[in-house]
Amino acid sequence: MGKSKGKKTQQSSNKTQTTQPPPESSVPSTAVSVEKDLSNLAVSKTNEQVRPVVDNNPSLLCPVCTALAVSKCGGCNKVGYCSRDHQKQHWKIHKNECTSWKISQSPELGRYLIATRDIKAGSIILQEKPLLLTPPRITAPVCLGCYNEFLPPEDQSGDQEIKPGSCPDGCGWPMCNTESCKSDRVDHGAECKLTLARGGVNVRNFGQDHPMYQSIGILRALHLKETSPELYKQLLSLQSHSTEQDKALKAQQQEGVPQPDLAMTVNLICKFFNQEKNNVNEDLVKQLVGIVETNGHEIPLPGNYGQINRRLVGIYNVSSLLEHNCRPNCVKSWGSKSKEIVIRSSIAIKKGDHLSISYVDPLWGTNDRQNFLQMTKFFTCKCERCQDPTELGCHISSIRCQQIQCSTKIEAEERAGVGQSSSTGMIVPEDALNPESKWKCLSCGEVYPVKYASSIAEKIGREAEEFQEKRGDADAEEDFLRKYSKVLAKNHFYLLEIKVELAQLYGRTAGEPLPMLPPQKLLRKKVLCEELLKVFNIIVPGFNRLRALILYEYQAAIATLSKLKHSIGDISTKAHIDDLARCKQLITEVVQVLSWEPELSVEYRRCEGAKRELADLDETVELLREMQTSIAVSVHKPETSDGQPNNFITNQEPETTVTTNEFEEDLELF
Ligand SMILES: C[S@@+](CC[C@H](N)C(=O)[O-])C[C@H]1O[C@@H](n2cnc3c(N)ncnc32)[C@H](O)[C@@H]1O
Repeated sequence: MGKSKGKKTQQSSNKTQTTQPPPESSVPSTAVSVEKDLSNLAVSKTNEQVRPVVDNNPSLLCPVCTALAVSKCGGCNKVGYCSRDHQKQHWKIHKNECTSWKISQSPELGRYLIATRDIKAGSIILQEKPLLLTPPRITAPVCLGCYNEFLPPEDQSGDQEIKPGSCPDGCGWPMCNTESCKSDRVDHGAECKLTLARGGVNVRNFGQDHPMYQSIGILRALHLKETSPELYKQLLSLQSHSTEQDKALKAQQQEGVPQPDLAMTVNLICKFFNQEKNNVNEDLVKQLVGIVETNGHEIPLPGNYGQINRRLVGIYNVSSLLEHNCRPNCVKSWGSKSKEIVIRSSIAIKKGDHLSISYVDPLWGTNDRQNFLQMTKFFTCKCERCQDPTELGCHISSIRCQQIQCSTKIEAEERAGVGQSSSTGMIVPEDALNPESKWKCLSCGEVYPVKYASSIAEKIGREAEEFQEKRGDADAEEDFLRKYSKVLAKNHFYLLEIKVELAQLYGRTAGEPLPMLPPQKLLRKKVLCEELLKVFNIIVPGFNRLRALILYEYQAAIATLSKLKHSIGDISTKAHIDDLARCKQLITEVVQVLSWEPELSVEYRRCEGAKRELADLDETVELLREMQTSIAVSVHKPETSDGQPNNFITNQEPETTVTTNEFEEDLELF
């Protein structure tokens, strides 16, 4: 339950890859029984850099001489050798295939991935094509080519609206009229064939959830059985939680909670699409539904304006085995066309560490994360963050104690400029993993019933909901922060959400672009970014989209402030250059991380902009350096040409070296 200083615990040696093969491990594997080696899954061979490819059939015959192997590659544990010499000889080939992970299993987690060697932050760990792509089970009608949603006719106005046409093969599923959707119908082929076989469908009622779409994922899975039995086998091997799902649905139905009707999906597949004749039964349909729900990754598909407005779910063979952690060490992204998933390390990972992603928004509080994981993935997360009532000292769910002595202490800390992540006067659950647990003030020890905490969260939640229409209005957002930071912890999830928005709002509106932003607002932008980055360093450490977006705003605030100070002679050219050099460093990370985002997305465009800014920064720094040199030359010129001492000191730079601030040190992650 101890607090963790994120940056410290995540630092590990960034050893560069050696030219020597990893040490051998003996055969048969002596790994402990709970870490059963299941590393025989296939991953597509990749084209970007040197990628690991999983050996489909780990052989215990030496690949050099086919003699019986006596040891295995210690890097991936997948290839066996007769001797160290033959291992060295084979390394030229094997180094391109040696994965940095293996599959293990435990009763609590099921299968999961574990690092077989130290991995540097930002490395590609695996990359693979989807087994299956499908729109979500519950969706309004979408084009089955590009997954754009069709608006109802009354809402279709401009050219940009997607107008439904129909599949050229005549199956009746609506598709966009665009050439690309009509000509590229690879994904749609599955349901098209099975729909034509039963005489077509007629999908209308655009703009509202349509039951027919419940069948798409399952029809595509069944099609896979015919076209790629090996891939179908891999799909069926994934966890389905179908029993838990059945139980949960029944319980929720009894409570009157409306549920997407699983019986309807079964009926559609077995009767409407007549799959009974192919031995498809209720159990198989439920299993397939469970597999998609448990293992599906939502793939971001940017629309015409860069916003993510289409929903597509991808199921992958090995990436589906990544476990969840509320403080993950990996991030995912996608190739634009093939929908290949790319898993990268967000921080340096040590050999033996579990590889994890977050199945939920990491900025949610513990209760919301746990509820979501329970309801959709059927497990209780027991990660370090979830077990810690303070959420690693960030207080994402904590509320403020209203006892006078606590309020006084909090206000004193605020006046002293400390306390963003302070535990003073924070009320937290006594047992973070028990939703019924009492809450307690960490300063005065006052105990509160759970209802007290939940009613505050519910009330502010309702107000946050109503506040939606004021989003984008910086003054209103500041009012919201002021009002609720009297009740909630400074990093409470309701406030974090607003801070993330505000940090990106200041200086980015048509009325007040960055160069015209008043200094006070510039400073506010900078402080907001610092507060956010400190929290991210702990709960979502390392390279990730969220940090990159805020870093982008942070460096913009630093650069603009520095320029302003330099222009009024408040800082020296040297200090200005130092600031800009720091900005260059930050923006380089932004470019690296945002280049992983899908083309056309807002993030990708930002990355393109950031690249241009990087080039501009280079030029500015170059110019400033030239200026500095010419000043230095004239200042240090010992004498004038007539032999008199040079007193031309008016151009001399002030001696000050005011750079940004100490927070910079905290930003160093790796
Ligand atoms: C996408 S699957 C991951 C692969 C799965 N473990 C398997 O054996 O197929 C998601 C499921 O893995 C399990 N799981 C993932 N992360 C977990 C965690 N942190 N704690 C407990 N169970 C977890 C849960 O059963 C969850 O529904």
